[in-house]
Formats: sequence, C-alpha cells, structure tokens
Amino acid sequence: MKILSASQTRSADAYTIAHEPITSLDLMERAAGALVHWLKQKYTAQIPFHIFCGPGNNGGDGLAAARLLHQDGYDVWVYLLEASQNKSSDFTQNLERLPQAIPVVRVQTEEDLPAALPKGSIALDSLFGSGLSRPLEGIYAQAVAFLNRQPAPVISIDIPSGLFADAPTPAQSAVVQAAVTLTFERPKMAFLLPASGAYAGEWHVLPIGLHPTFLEQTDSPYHLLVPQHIKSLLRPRQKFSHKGTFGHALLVGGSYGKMGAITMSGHAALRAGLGLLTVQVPHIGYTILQTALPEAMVLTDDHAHHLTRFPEDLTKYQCVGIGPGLGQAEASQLALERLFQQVTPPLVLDADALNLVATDRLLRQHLPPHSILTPHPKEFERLTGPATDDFHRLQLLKEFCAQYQCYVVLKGAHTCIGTPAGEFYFNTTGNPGMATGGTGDVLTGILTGLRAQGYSALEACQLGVYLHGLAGNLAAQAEGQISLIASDLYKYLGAAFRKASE
Ligand SMILES: NC(=O)C1=CN([C@@H]2O[C@H](COP(=O)(O)OP(=O)(O)OC[C@H]3O[C@@H](n4cnc5c(N)ncnc54)[C@H](OP(=O)(O)O)[C@@H]3O)[C@@H](O)[C@H]2O)[C@@H](O)CC1
Ligand SMILES: [K+]
Repeated sequence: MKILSASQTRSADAYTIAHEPITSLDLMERAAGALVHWLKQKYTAQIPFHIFCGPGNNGGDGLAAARLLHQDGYDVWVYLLEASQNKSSDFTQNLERLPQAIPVVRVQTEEDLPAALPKGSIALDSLFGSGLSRPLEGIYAQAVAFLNRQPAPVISIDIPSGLFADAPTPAQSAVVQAAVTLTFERPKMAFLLPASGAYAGEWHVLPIGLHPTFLEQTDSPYHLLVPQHIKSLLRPRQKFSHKGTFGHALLVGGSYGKMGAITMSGHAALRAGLGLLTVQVPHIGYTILQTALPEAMVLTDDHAHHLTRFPEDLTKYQCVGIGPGLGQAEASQLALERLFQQVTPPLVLDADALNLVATDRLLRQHLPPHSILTPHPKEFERLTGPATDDFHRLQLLKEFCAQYQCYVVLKGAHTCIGTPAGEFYFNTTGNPGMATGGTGDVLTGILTGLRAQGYSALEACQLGVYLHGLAGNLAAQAEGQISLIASDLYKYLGAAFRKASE
C-alpha cells in the first residue's frame, strides 16, 4: 500500500472532488461520518466529547463530527481556535450547520480554556491536520499544552496537531500527544518513524473513498506492508516436492559465549520452511549445535572460540547467512574478506558481520550485490555515519542501497526495507515485547531460510520482517509482551505462516 505525502493527499482530495465527482463539503461529511462511525463503535452516548477545532479543514472535520455525534445523542462541547484569518470555506459552512444546542467556546486567550476537562470525557483534537505549515505558537501551542496535561484521552483527527506529516518536526515544538489517531485513507510518514511515531499513539486508518485511479496512478517510493500483499507472496508447498526443493542454506557465526545466537538463527531458518541447513561454527559449538539443533548439519572451524575460515565451496548453498554471534576477531574479518572476493550465493549479513563491514573499507567495496543487510539503527549509523533526523536517515538508507546495490532491513518499531531501486517498505507487525536479545538473530535465520527457498531478495525481506513481527504478536498474545523471549518467535513462526495465508 502506497503512503502519500501531504501534498499528494491534497491532490488526491482534489482529484476525487473533480472526478467522482463530489463536493468538497460532502467529502468532509464522508470523512466525519467515518470518524463518528469509529467513535460510536468504541464509546457509548454516556461519554461526553470535547472537540477542539482549528481554522482549516481539520477543524471542519471536527465541527462536522460534533454535529453527527450530537445527532446520535452524545453530549458535545466545541472549542473554536480560529485566530487565523484563513478560515477554510468548509470550516465556515460546518460552523453554520452546527446545531444551536451545542455549546461553543471561542478560545482567544489561555483564560478561555476550561480549568480541566471533566473526568470520563474524551478530547478530540481537530486543530490542525496535513495543512500545518509551521510549528504552533501562541494560543495554539497553549491549547496543545492544555490537551497534553488532561487525564482525558486525546483522539487526534487525521494527525496529532503540530506534527508535520512528512518532514521533521522541530524539537521543542508543541505537538498533541494522542492516545489514538484516526487518520484518513493512508497513514502519514510521521507515524512510522521513531522521533515522531509515538505522538500518534495507536493509529487507525479510516478509508474515505479517495479516487482509486488517483491512488493507482500516483507514484510513491514509500509503502506499507499489508496482509493482502504478504499473502500474495507466499508459495504453497507442492505435493511432489522434496527437501531439495526448499533449498540448502549455510549459516555462519557463533563464538565463545555467543553460541545461542547462531542456534536461534538455525531454528528460525528451518521454521521458515528451509529444506536443508548447514551451520558453520567454531569448534566449541559442535556439541551445542548437534544437541540444540539436531535438524542441522554442523561444520566446525579448527579454532575453538571463533571462526577463522569459511567453506571454500559455496556452490551447494542457495543462501549464506553470516553474523549472529560471530564476534569481531581479526581472523574472522580476514575470512570474510576472502569470502567477499569469491562468487557467492545470495548473502544475508547481520550483527558482527555488519560491524566488520562498517570498519573495513575492503569489505564494503566488495560487498556482493543483492546482499541483504539487517542493521539496527546503531549498526546502520556505523555503516553510513550519523543522521540528523529520521528523514535524513531514510535518505542515507536510499543512498547506501543504491551505492552497494543491496537491500537493507533497518530494524525498529516499523522496520523499513530499503531497496537498490530507492523504494521503502515499512512493516506493520511486531510489538515492544520483541525489544529483547536474540530477536535479530531469529530474523537473520528467517531471511536466510526464505532466500534459500528461492524467494527474491525483496520478497524474502518483505515476508521475513512481516512474519517475524506477526510471530511476535502471536507470541505476545499467548505469553504477554513482557515475558516474550527470542525463541518464542520461531516457536510461533508456524502460526504466523498460517495466519498470513488465511
Ligand atoms: N485530503 C483529504 O483526503 C481530506 C482531508 N480532510 C481534512 O482536511 C485536513 C487538511 O485541511 P487543510 O489543508 O485545510 O489543513 P489544516 O491543517 O486543517 O489547516 C490549515 C490552515 O491552518 C493554517 N496554519 C497552518 N499551520 C499553522 C500554524 N502553525 N499556525 C496557525 N495557522 C496555521 C493554514 O494557514 P496558512 O497560514 O498556512 O496559510 C490554513 O489556514 C486534513 O488533515 C483532514 O483532516 C477531510 O476533511 C476530507 C478529506
Ligand atoms: K489534528
């Protein structure tokens, strides 16, 4: 699913108005109808709503929602913050349509705000939407501070007021901290990025029937991974298949005290449907692997504690995953340099393999094209240097993927896959329970297992991050987020495959 910028959303709006056709006022009515439908599912008419409206169409949405809620028997209070001279026409018309019975407070100074919102009420934030052109100041900033100190949950309409949809919001700006954001048609980029995403709270996308032709014809490099797409990628198993059909992968890693990482990667690769797995570990790992992962074949290095060489012949593997628990011994670095200089099957690089690539120019120069790299933000920073903000980080991601013709899975709450073609895919599964040691090793295993089965690099990344997060969600449902540990992820991977193919 494409993610649109604020200006593309405005164009989608205009295209829909012209081609459906529908009046702008009726489109706003449809948006307000979708909002009220959602609110009515969640809150009974005993819950009062306090609606804070700004001067533009976001404020117009709030006014239309106030009227519809009132018609449905809800108690509604409206607060108008329209210091601006630029009131939108749809705002003005919805103000005229507001029933007399709804109390309206005109807020010009902070003294016009109530002392506090009544207990048990809900605040609706329709101060500013995607038309925000500068940080909020004066009475608008004061209203945001007021909303943020209320115990009443704040539901933001379209986007938390004060947050820029697709540009960095300056530090110290006044931004509404929403409990919930009800956004129209497509999520905003700001919801997916670490510095701004938390403002949106739990966000829900409400379709409002923007014209499908516009959505199809508009290009955007930003995409959201949605269940329908993931389902379309999954390949069912054929009756006359055998283990050779599902690929042979090599996983390379482990060092003294870090054998768990490579063991978990191995479990995950097999649970991802891989046919055959060989794991290469330092000598100390032999008994560990043969005991903990009897499904895998084990190759050992002469060195007891870390790897000093990789197999000479890689032709029998369809994918090689390198890094979990590898360590950064010089001998391992030299072995990686030698590996990069031979023709390799597709590679998945994680953890210390990435740290070695970050510090070794030779490794970077010879990074085999179409490799998959799976850094967390700190590892990514080691590869590219620091980013000034989240949008700059996406720019660095794009440049890195283009320069090295690789796929980068930048891990986070909404893991982002960068591609050599300059596209970005944001994941929608996963939860904070997964912020625990070893979950990255599991992801490496899943990606290696999928790639070895013949999924393309992009397909493997999309399926891998989505299923990894889905397994985390299913594990959290059963075990709770707090107690979730990395091995739960591969235990629930089968259930995740089942759910994704429903
Ligand atoms: N597109 C869709 O699909 C649909 C969109 N809909 C809704 O429309 C919303 C977008 O509406 P919008 O464009 O009128 O923008 P909105 O944010 O309400 O305000 C802009 C006004 O605020 C002003 N202003 C800006 N920054 C300011 C500041 N810091 N301090 C003070 N003033 C500031 C700015 O004036 P400026 O000074 O920049 O000229 C302008 O007057 C969208 O989020 C959604 O809720 C739905 O109704 C239907 C379908
Ligand atoms: K808003």
